[in-house]
Amino acid sequence: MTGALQDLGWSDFFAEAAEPFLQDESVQAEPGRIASVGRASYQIWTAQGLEDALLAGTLRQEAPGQQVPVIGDWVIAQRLAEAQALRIQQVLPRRTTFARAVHGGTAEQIIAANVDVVFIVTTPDQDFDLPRLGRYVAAVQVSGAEPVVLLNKSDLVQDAAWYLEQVRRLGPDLPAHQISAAQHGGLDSIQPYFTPGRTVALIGSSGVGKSTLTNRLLGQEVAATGSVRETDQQGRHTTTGRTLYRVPGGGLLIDNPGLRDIAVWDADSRSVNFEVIEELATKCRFRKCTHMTEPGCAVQRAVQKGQLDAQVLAAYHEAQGQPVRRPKKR
Ligand SMILES: Nc1nc2c(ncn2[C@@H]2O[C@H](COP(=O)(O)OP(=O)(O)OP(=O)(O)O)[C@@H](O)[C@H]2O)c(=O)[nH]1
Ligand SMILES: [Zn+2]
Repeated sequence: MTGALQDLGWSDFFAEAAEPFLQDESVQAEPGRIASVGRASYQIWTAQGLEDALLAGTLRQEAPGQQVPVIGDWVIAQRLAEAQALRIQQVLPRRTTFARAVHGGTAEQIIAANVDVVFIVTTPDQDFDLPRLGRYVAAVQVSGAEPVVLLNKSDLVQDAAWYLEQVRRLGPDLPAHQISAAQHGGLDSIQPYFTPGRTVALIGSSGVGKSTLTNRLLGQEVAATGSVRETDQQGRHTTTGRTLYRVPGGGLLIDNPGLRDIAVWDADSRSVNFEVIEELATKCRFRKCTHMTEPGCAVQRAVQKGQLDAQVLAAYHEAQGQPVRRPKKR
């Protein structure tokens, strides 16, 4: 396939998967990569550039073996002769998937696909939380991508090196870099991650500087003005933001609203544990049990048996606005 596609991340892996769909030459089908996901329309990068695309009816419902495309996906699209658009027919197998648990952990929602490297962005202030960083690193590893920690706003402190040392305690081989997106500091240290065809995604809490970094890497202000107004078939306005960017000099960058705010899903994953508490609570003696000191409390029993972490229960009480009874040390 063409070099243009390779620069977008195309490889033998996708070429092989695409072959059966590209054989019939009477159908004008070609590969493309999802750059933005709107309510009614998509944008895809093809060998021709960035183009509008629609979803084939068969893809609109999630059925077994039929996947709805997400940011970063490679798809097979058919060029419609009359319409000025491509129709997405098929989602190709994913090399990596970034998913979050939904419905209390009973299902997963794929947010991004085919990401190679994830920059976990944090700052040397109240955002800096080593256990949480550890969870993010683990989540990235599960996705199949390579985690890299970026300490942004390093201009704010004298001892940025101390923070990097802490991060390295999470794993001696975990790459960590100090940067200052606002002041263009340390950007050379992350440039090597952007090679042709390689896809980097950004995650981190709100305010750590992901938009600022995106703008720096792209050499233009895209993140603030990244959304475009569109009209769907019903004449409603939908906002779609392109979130898979080509980085000048090579590589691709994903800065996607669903992916970027990992702090939100981190909170969700705790509500998964709360669901366990609610499940246990159905076996408490009293229907209005607060799981503090009541006799016959199934939740307290689970803690005593070591089936439920006392810290999780404490967090639950905190979330309920109840006085927190921190677990006693024995
Ligand atoms: N001192 C300092 N401030 C920075 C740096 N990078 C970003 N900021 C500032 O931090 C604030 C938040 O930056 P954003 O880029 O909007 O952060 P974000 O992660 O995109 O935030 P959300 O859009 O809420 O997810 C802005 O006021 C930036 O100017 C930096 O390297 N140093
Ligand atoms: Zn109880």
